[in-house]
Amino acid sequence: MTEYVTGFGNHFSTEAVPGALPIGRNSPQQVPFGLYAEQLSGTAFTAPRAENRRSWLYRLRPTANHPPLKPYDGAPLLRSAPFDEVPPSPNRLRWDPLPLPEKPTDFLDGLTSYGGNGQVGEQGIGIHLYAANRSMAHRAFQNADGELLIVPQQGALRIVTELGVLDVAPLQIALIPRGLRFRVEVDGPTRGYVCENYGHPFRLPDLGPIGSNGLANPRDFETPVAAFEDEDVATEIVQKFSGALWTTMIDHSPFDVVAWHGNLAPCRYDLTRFNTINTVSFDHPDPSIFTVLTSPSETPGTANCDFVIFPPRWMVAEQTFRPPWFHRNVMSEYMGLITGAYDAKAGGFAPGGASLHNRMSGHGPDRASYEQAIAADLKPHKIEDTMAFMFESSRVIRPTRWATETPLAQLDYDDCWAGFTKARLPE
Ligand SMILES: O=C(O)Cc1cc(O)ccc1O
Ligand SMILES: [Fe+2]
Repeated sequence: MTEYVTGFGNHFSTEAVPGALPIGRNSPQQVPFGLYAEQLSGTAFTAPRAENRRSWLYRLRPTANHPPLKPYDGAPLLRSAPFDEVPPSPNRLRWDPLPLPEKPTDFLDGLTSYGGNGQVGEQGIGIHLYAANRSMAHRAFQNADGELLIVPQQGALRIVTELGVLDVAPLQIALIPRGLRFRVEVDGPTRGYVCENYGHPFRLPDLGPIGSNGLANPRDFETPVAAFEDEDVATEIVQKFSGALWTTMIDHSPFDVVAWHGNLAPCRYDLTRFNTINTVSFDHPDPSIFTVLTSPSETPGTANCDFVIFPPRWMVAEQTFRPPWFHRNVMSEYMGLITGAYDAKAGGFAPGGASLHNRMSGHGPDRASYEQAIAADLKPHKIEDTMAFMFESSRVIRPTRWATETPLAQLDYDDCWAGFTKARLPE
């Protein structure tokens, strides 16, 4: 069983062997037990203190100890910005769930990119699904291009990282800092979504007038304590760097960090702990009230990416059209469904499926959901057994060629908004 320490972005100290963590300095002339001190930074050294993220790792061998990297030819459907294989589409897109692999496939090779935006490694996001049926064994992944937000949809993951081990099941998420090495172990067919964040690291949103509590509370984020492998076995390291994958071999486990301290660390969060806030009077508030984490852009209030969820919740608004309204959004919206049904879509949006409503494309409730909502008896009603989510980005999300051409794409998606009867004005 993994042990965790709690809090978002806290300064943690943890050692798997007593006495391994230097006290009072980061880099003593002689580190306890001859361990190697190594700093991993997630922000510029000079980033403002409130944003500064880095950790100190004390390990059996330095990371620098590896031969040259060579191009890696796995993960055939993984793509990166600028996502220019096909022209960006103003069309509303929706996909059936990604099938689970038939051949043995691990998390890394099973990554399938749906699209993204920005500039790889600098700003914007990549959006991927993973579908895997076997564990990464004697290999690890390191991504220089961005932080990874992993959203399991089917099957639990055990994510072994340099800083400790995370167990993450559907309805939980994991955040893996940029550059941290990890391997993913699965227990059977497994699927989920990944937001690769090229921009500023995800953080908790400001709460404004909500006050000092609510939405995702910091103490519900869990970071694993130090855990290491002392194994002298050949291990492949696959690195993503500026959109390409590279590989090299080392003769030991890279998960050899015996102790660490700092505030750059992987964590997990249980989405069922989200303190959902909503109207108790009328109208349907903007979905920003459901923001779990935000990656800010340079423009205040305009996210590089918001991670937003649609959890079970009471609907009590009076004299109100309760589902999401019709809208055109300057931000672009990629949605996925972890479980259950989504209140704006009566059909066609299945767990493991996805939709993309790009900047200024008209969307909202499908006709069946609309008809039902305008006829509904507005007594308090609980939306239960559901969890949809959205990666909402200030930049247009450009689909990959695969996403455009896959038979999973629903060619009839537009039809869900066809046939609305015309409003009748007084004679
Ligand atoms: O389009 C969607 O389904 C996501 C969404 C939900 C909502 O409640 C309000 C706006 C919005 O974009
Ligand atoms: Fe929307």
